[in-house]
Amino acid sequence: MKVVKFGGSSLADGSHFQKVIHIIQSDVTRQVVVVSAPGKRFAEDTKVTDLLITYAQQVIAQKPTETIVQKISQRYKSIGTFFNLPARPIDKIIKKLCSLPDEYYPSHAYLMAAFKAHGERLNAMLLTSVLNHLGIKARFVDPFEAGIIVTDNPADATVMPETYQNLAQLHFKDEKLIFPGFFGFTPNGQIATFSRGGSDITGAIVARGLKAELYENFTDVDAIYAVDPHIVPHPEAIKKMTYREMRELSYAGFSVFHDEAIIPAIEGQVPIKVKNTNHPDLPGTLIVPETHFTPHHTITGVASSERFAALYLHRYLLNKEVGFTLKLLQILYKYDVSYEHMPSGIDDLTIIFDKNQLNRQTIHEMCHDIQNTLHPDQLDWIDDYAIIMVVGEGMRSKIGTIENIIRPLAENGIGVHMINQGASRISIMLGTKQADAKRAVKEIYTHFFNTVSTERKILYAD
Ligand SMILES: Nc1ncnc2c1ncn2[C@@H]1O[C@H](COP(=O)(O)OP(=O)(O)O)[C@@H](O)[C@H]1O
Ligand SMILES: N[C@@H](CC(=O)OP(=O)(O)O)C(=O)O
Repeated sequence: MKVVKFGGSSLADGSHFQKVIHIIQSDVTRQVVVVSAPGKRFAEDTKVTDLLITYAQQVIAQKPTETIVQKISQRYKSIGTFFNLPARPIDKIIKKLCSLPDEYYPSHAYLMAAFKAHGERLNAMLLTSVLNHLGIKARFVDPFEAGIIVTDNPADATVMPETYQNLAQLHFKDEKLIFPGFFGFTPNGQIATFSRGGSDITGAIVARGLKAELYENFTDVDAIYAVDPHIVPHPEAIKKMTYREMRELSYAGFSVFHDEAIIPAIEGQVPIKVKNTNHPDLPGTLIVPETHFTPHHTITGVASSERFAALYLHRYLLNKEVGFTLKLLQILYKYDVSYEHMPSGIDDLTIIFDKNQLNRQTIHEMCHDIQNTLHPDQLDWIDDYAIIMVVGEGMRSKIGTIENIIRPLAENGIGVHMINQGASRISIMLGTKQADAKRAVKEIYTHFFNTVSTERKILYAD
């Protein structure tokens, strides 16, 4: 049995729904389907999730909601019309959408989570109705019924372990199960969503819970490329990669697959295949455990992300001071802030943060606290910080990789503020100014994939 997840780009309108139905029908083992909310139909379009955020904001601000409800309804209605769906199932979806403000929510954050989640919930109901209307046996499975239990972080939940025992109880035979992605229920019964793009996570959770042989993730690109196609046009496609390569690359900017979605797949040892809904016959990219992988080249991919900021601390004899880092971490804990990386020198330390969890006031108060408690000689908050991640299982057995990464940057006048190689030795992380990040990615990619390409092309032949 396979779990198949379709992203918002694959479910944006009726004609995409038709492709999805064809994919589901073309393989009997594609029995469990996870859906996102309808995504963008064209570049300037708005995702249904974003329309729902506006709807929630207007409810919170007690502003009129007719226009936004109309806009959202229209997205679902037009898909129903495409399939000549009878009025009843569509009316049910619209009724649910309109009644969202009447439900009880313990806070505005939970209200926002529930509104956002309905993009997927209503879409899964719609797909189920369309399949039944076409004579295909399908059942909508609500995450509440399936027991997808998540932590009580309304917009950034993580799955709780009992979910897997609950999913294992789910019985199904000759029908397709249609799950909405992106959300689960807290132990108190409230809807909480994963972070944005989190339907990938639901797909992985369901694949692990139901012990799927494969988790197929359908999107709008033919494969995962060695670099974001927005940075380098027509890059090389990755045929096969490991879980940890994918985790590092999606963490650092490959938005095609959510970085947290790798974890349930690793835990359940479920291989993942990323494929294109518009070209389902192409092979896509296979993501497998390290034990099923022999690296044929040094670098698998290069990613960059500009969502970071850094705190630089300098104090002489830092290396001899017992408890410095402990006190620092206690301050971060006090402000409920996690750190991403902490490269250090003899007398200095840089702490790299994900900016999404910080606001101006927290930064100001936290830095003030650090200054007063730890008395560093120098404390600099660096807002202009980007991370470049160069990833490849093949790096471990290759000498001189760092030189090949740094040289093209030096030749093009790109300054590097930080270099960090993890203990796994499958990735090298660089810190640059945000304005340099995309250029740096392009130069590194070009160097490895074009300049050093003879080696790659020969080895890539298999
Ligand atoms: N390395 C990469 N390989 C392929 N696509 C990438 C990469 N990095 C970023 N992307 C982007 O990810 C997009 C697919 O992710 P997303 O929009 O979340 O899809 P979906 O709607 O299917 O969930 C692609 O259209 C592409 O622009
Ligand atoms: N719809 C949600 C969750 C999701 O995974 O969407 P997509 O598959 O379009 O990335 C979002 O926009 O964040």
